[in-house]
Amino acid sequence: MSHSPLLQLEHFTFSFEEDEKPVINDLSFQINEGESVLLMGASGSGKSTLALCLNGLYPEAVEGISSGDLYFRGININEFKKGELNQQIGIVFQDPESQFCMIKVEDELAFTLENLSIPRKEMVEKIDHVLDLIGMKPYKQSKIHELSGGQKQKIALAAVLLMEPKLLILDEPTANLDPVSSLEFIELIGELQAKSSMSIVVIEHQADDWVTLIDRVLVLDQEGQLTLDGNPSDVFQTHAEQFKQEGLFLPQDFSGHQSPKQQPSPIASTHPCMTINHLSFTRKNKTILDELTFKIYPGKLMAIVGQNGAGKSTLLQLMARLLKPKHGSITFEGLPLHEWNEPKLRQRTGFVFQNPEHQFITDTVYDEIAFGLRLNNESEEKVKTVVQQLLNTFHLSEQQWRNPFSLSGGQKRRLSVATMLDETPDLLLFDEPTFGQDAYTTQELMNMIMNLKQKGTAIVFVTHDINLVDQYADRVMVLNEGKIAHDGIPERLWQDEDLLKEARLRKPYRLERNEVESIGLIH
Ligand SMILES: Nc1ncnc2c1ncn2[C@@H]1O[C@H](COP(=O)(O)OP(=O)(O)OP(=O)(O)O)[C@@H](O)[C@H]1O
Ligand SMILES: Nc1ncnc2c1ncn2[C@@H]1O[C@H](COP(=O)(O)OP(=O)(O)OP(=O)(O)O)[C@@H](O)[C@H]1O
Repeated sequence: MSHSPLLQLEHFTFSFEEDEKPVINDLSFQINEGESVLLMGASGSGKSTLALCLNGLYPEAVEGISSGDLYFRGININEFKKGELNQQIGIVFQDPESQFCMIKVEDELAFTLENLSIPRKEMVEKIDHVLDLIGMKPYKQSKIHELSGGQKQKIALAAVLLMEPKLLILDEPTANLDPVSSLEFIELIGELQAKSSMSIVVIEHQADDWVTLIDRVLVLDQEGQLTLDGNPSDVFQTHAEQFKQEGLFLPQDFSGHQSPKQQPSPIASTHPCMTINHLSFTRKNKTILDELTFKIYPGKLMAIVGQNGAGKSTLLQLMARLLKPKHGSITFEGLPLHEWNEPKLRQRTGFVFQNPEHQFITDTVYDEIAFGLRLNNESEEKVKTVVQQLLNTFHLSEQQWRNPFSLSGGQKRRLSVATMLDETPDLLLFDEPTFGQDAYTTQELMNMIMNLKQKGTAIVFVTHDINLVDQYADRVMVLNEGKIAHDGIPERLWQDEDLLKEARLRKPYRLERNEVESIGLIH
């Protein structure tokens, strides 16, 4: 790694509005050529905003206000032509969907190369190479909107890699990837960096798997100021207390203690609230779900896991009646799901989408939470009380009059969950409930969910976070090749090495760590 600066910030400050407090606050630091930097900070601390400032999209794209200076290879970024800098500094966004312009995978990648004026002949080769690199070659002709969340994330990375950037910014790049793909992704970034001397900035809440690849950790505080800057052992060991006080996940190699595990409660002690019988679903003659039969019980938490594209979101959408089964039946509280009257069903069930934006229907955070209550004809007084309570719990009070689409990734996720919690429903379905949260907000979210569980709500969540499953689930279902490959307590799944491998899962960290220790890799 050379020590010549690639990017340099001098008292850089940014705000969205003239009279608002800055989101990025007086930052002075540099990123060197070839350096790998982990950027951390609580949800809403300004990480994504900083990323967009670094590649020159902000302040212009949002008419924000900035002061101080930002240099790329010694040249002030104001001197670059529009669009010039974002070829050198590529970002893979938190929400990959926002990044696409074309319908098909191949066209999307060709579009990137056209913008770089690459001759047509070379395009095919470059596209094949990059798809191979990320294991997505079979999807070259696929339509992007028909890909699963994790598959979209990989295409977003491919498009940025084609630009061969000098700095690659990855904004929570693995949150949508299954546990094995996530590890492979990190290895891939490591290999690419070794070959190209590209610098990397990774924004990530749970950094465990990145630690070995990272030279340096930067931590932003709630005021958007740089509060820690050092090598990983300096930040995670010497300053562990301060780091934790910011509400952040300390990588488990440094934390030394294991998360307390909730005892799974026995299943089938009561009547099921939902019964799924021989459920099948196909898309364009492709079987996605094949003859699934299972039951959901009140007051229990079931996690659904499986590799990218396994059909987890599809199953959840069927259970929420957003899709119609091709074969088989779903019964909710004794009545076939399709016979339920819509308002009643929405009152008694809640569904949180994988992408929170798919859920937003009003112009303010306040109205978004109030929407369900108003639909139930609650008085404005009651609406106000409940909304204020939820705003407080989810740390969204400051943002209550903002447009939901302008929130940070983590704030959007919290809002999408809050809108489902205005009452105590019988069944809650979550697609990645804790996606994009820091340690503190993850804990708060899970406390809310466990509270509802205690009151008897049946909880079903889809997740790639194995540690979350280990810690909270009474039961875990593995979807693999359209079938239920496991349905039982998490502990039993962790013992099934063959299935873990086949379904691209990993063991929770506490077990992986024990194994590494027992063969003497950690001292
Ligand atoms: N377009 C916008 N207008 C006004 N405020 C905004 C806008 N975009 C983001 N913000 C606010 O700026 C702050 C920083 O947001 P940012 O997305 O940078 O946070 P983050 O650290 O990436 O958070 P997370 O971990 O939740 O993704 C948040 O409080 C957010 O609500
Ligand atoms: N609208 C659609 N049209 C056609 N195929 C689709 C559509 N949506 C998803 N698929 C395909 O259905 C399969 C299952 O997708 P689903 O989103 O349910 O997977 P998943 O297990 O939730 O994946 P991930 O973990 O990546 O989010 C995938 O192969 C995907 O490509």
